[in-house]
Amino acid sequence: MTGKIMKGIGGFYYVYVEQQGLYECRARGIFRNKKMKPNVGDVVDIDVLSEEEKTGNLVKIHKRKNQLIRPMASNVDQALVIFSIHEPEPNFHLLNRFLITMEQQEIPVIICFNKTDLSTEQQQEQLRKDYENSGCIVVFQAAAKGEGITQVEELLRGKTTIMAGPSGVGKSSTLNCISKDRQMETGEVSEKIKRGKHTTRHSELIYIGEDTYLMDTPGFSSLFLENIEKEDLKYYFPEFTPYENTCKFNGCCHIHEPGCEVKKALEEGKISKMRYDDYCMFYEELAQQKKW
Ligand SMILES: Nc1nc2c(ncn2[C@@H]2O[C@H](COP(=O)(O)OP(=O)(O)OP(=O)(O)O)[C@@H](O)[C@H]2O)c(=O)[nH]1
Ligand SMILES: [Zn+2]
Repeated sequence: MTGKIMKGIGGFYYVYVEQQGLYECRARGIFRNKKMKPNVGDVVDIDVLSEEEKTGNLVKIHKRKNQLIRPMASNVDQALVIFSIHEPEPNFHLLNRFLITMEQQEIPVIICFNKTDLSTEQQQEQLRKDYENSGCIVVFQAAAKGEGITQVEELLRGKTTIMAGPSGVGKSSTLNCISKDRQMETGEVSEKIKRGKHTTRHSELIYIGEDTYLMDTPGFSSLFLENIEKEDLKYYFPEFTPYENTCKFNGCCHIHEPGCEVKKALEEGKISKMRYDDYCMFYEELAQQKKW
């Protein structure tokens, strides 16, 4: 049978097989010899040992589409990052850092601004404008009221998505909305839907529906930029791309150079000042890193 590794704890891997359920599996010695460590998100073949006890052995790991380091996961199609518009106020530095780390790993991002009920139309318009050319899909919702959830569900369908976001923004509320209709059918899997409130959470996939999985990722507070040369930072801001080859100087970093088209676009309001300011801040941060 073929399934997906939902979580790994203490040498056991929990493999979900659609229509069949969750199997507790051990990895056979061959993986250890090959130095291949099974990952959450891996598509695997299992041999069932006992159908009553739902136990089995991992016998094969299918070729990975990708392998994320932060968080540790395989075959991730996209990221859903949730921020609330209010309570707590969005930390844009954190969001912009997150977008860079995802861009580095070539993971498309959906930005979901939650708690629209606490915000005005203008605030939403500003957020939409700030991120319209960031390369991300931007959606708005009020999870507590179930508003805007269907668009999120549609974006998740058929994909494996990692979910991230600071504390208190509404991740659990979103998850509850999304999985509400399905708790009946998925039976034991619905048990897994309850998010742990413990500090040491393991990365774990949740089955949402056919071919649709969501990973609730622990840890978000510190997003240290690494493995980026300051000269390359501009490539992580897709809104700069249209101007990339039009600046006066080759290799323009869009900060102090004269004849910079990015700065011109900024002045004309075509690039978000908030995003640009963070670009400058991160650039300086990377420049300082190099000196140590
Ligand atoms: N006004 C309003 N409140 C919301 C909305 N969604 C969630 N909340 C509230 O925000 C608080 C935090 O929501 P959670 O879903 O627990 O947030 P979380 O991101 O899972 O938080 P952590 O578990 O700390 O990571 C709760 O009191 C929710 O009721 C919303 O759309 N509008
Ligand atoms: Zn420039």
